[in-house]
Amino acid sequence: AIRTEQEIEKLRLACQLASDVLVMIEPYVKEGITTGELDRICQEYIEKVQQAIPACLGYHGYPKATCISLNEVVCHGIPHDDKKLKKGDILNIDVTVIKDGYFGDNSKMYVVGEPSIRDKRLIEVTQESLYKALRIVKPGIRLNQIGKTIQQYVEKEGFSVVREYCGHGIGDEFHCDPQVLHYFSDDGGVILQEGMVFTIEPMINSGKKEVRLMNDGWTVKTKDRSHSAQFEHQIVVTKDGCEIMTIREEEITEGRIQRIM
Ligand SMILES: CCc1ccsc1-c1ccc(O)c(O)c1
Ligand SMILES: [Mn+2]
Ligand SMILES: [Mn+2]
Repeated sequence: AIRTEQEIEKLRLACQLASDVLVMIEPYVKEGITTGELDRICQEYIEKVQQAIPACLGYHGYPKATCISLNEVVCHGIPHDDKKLKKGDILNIDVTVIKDGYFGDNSKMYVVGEPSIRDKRLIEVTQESLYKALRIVKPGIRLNQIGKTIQQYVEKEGFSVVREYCGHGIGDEFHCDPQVLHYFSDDGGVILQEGMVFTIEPMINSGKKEVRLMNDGWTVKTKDRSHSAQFEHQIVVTKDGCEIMTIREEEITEGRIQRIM
């Protein structure tokens, strides 16, 4: 869908809120806290402070406000009061909020204490694969250039790209066209146009690409139990590039990407 300027303004606000949650929760991500507690802190903040709605809560029956995916969990990790963080854990927190009818969807990785060398590299490569994709987005390119860019870089670095989950169009609904694959494929020739709003959210495994769905019907783990990382941004395609609507101050300061690319 091509979004109007008015819709894009509402999407900007929802995305600002979604990124604020990821910044707010960071100081709480410490050894000993449970993922259930982290989820409650996020939900309180979204509902009470932001006066917004956590989009995941009740979505297809999902029971919590956020997804918190630890170590070998690829995505859709369900927060739990028995799941205590321990030194060396790596985790993705995925937050989607609804504000004034429009969605903001983003996620990032956190580490507890010092990660292993391999996990540190996995996280770096995952974030850089998202950044490399963001740098090529502009009207007129084939949608499948995004997946090609991510897959090429990730596999050169010795990691693998999860196939089963993709980025997605987003607006006044959580998921819509286009489907944004994180690997190279025939996309039926979709060309990016100014005003398109979608997420790019690569899930990258340290070992092999295969994943398994757990019996809870939600939790997805790597088949070989290697660790997995994910970063997600929501963007709008602009006249000559893109605007990263969920960008955080920490990323601007670090300097590898800017809000307007
Ligand atoms: C838990 C929310 C959910 C349920 C089925 S798919 C899904 C989900 C989770 C994170 C996302 O970024 C997303 O686009 C969808
Ligand atoms: Mn998300
Ligand atoms: Mn998403």
